[in-house]
Amino acid sequence: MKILSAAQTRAADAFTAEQENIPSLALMERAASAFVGWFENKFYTNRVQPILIFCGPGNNGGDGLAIARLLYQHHYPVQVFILPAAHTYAPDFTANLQRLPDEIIKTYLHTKTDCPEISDKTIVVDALFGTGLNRPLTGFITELITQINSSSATVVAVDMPSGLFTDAHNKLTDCIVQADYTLSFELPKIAFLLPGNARYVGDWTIVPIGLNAEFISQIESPYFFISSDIPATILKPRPKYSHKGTFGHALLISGSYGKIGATVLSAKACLRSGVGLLTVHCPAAGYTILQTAVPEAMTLTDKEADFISELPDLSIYNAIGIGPGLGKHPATRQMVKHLLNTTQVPLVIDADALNIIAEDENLKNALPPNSILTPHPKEFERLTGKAENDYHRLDLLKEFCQKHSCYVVLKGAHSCIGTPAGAYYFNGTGNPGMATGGTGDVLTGIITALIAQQYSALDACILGVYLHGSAGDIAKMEMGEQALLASDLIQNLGKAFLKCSYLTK
Ligand SMILES: NC(=O)C1=CN([C@@H]2O[C@H](COP(=O)(O)OP(=O)(O)OC[C@H]3O[C@@H](n4cnc5c(N)ncnc54)[C@H](OP(=O)(O)O)[C@@H]3O)[C@@H](O)[C@H]2O)[C@H](O)CC1
Ligand SMILES: [K+]
Repeated sequence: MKILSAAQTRAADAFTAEQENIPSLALMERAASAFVGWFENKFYTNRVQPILIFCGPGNNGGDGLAIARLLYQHHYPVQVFILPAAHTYAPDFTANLQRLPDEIIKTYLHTKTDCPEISDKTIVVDALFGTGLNRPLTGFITELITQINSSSATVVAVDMPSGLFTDAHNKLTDCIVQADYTLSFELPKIAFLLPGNARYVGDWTIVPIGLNAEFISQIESPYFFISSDIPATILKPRPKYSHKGTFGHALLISGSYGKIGATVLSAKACLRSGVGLLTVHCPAAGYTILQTAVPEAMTLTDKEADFISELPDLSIYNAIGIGPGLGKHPATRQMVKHLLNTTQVPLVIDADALNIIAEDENLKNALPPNSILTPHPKEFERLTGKAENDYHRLDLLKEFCQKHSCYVVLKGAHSCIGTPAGAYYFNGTGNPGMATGGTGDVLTGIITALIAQQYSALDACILGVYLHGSAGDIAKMEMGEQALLASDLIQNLGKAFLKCSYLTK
């Protein structure tokens, strides 16, 4: 799914209205009824809590007025509060104001004294500003928003939490509605996918309003959201007359004393992701553990008992994953250096292998083209330096991928894949239960297996993060978030593949 900027959303909006002969007022009605459909589902028994709908002067406010009318028709107790317009109200706002039933109490807010009491039993619908916000909020509006934020009311934002820019950085001092829920139209917004905005956006949902699909498909955007649509086109069926050689031979270089568990997790995930053959190169101390815990993998041991100091013959492998549980022993550093200086085979690089590379600019420059790096934010910071904010981090991601011709999977709630071509793919699966040790090792195993099976680097990253998160979501359905372990992801990888393959049909 493509992610559009605010300006592109406006263009899609205008194109749909013009080309499909749908008046913008009808589009607003669609948006409002989509909102109300979702709202009724969420708060369906509740016709008692007062619903305070705050409307700004633009089309977001127009949505708010249409929502007020529809909720009133569904017998919800709504009240409307309207901001003064600096210049004029948007035409569709005015049209919806005229259509507002007289029975709905409406109040114009000129000063703070006009603002209502917001009790904790209230539902606030924030329709002050949406994608048309063009500067930080100031003056009286900030007092109103502060009052909303300091109340215990349930806050539902229409399209965007007011004050939050769709696709640009907000300062920490900016006044922004802190929504519990954001119901947004047609496509996710970049702002929803950045960790710093989680407290404003809350739990967000997208509802389609029928913007022109052809137009959207032709707009150029570097931003994509990975929902089931993209992975379903990537996943390849296993041909009938195939054998283990068809699905590649992966090598996993992993482990040090006390961290052989990471190797076990990564190896199991690799095997559960369809690789034909897997060889693990680990410290000698890992031999019995691996042969017992993962009998399907072949094990090569290092001459050192507790860390890896040497490389096996690499010539027979078509994918190499390195990093889980590796440690940073000086001999291990030398091994990583030797690997980067001798192979041109793209690598899947995680954990301490990333930390070793981060400490030496020459190693970064020696990354084989099309390698895949899978850092968490702290590891990413070691590679690129500190980001000033979430948008700056995206710039650093792009620069790094372009400079080193590599793919970076920046792990997080919405893991973001950066590409050498400057695109960003944000993952839509996964849950906070996955924020636990070992889940990164599992991802390395999955992506290494996909590379071994000849998926391109980008496809392996997309499919890998999607399946990884999907396995986590399936595990969550059975056991919730707190008890979830990295091993549970491996247990559920089969179901995640199945779910994805059903979508390809
Ligand atoms: N395609 C869709 O998704 C649809 C979206 N709809 C809804 O429309 C809004 C976008 O509407 P728009 O009118 O473009 O913008 P807003 O309502 O968000 O805000 C514009 C008005 O706000 C003023 N403004 C902007 N920034 C500030 C500020 N910091 N302080 C005060 N006022 C501000 C601006 O006035 P100017 O002073 O800049 O002239 C405008 O008056 C979208 O989010 C959806 O909710 C449609 O309903 C259907 C299709
Ligand atoms: K809003």
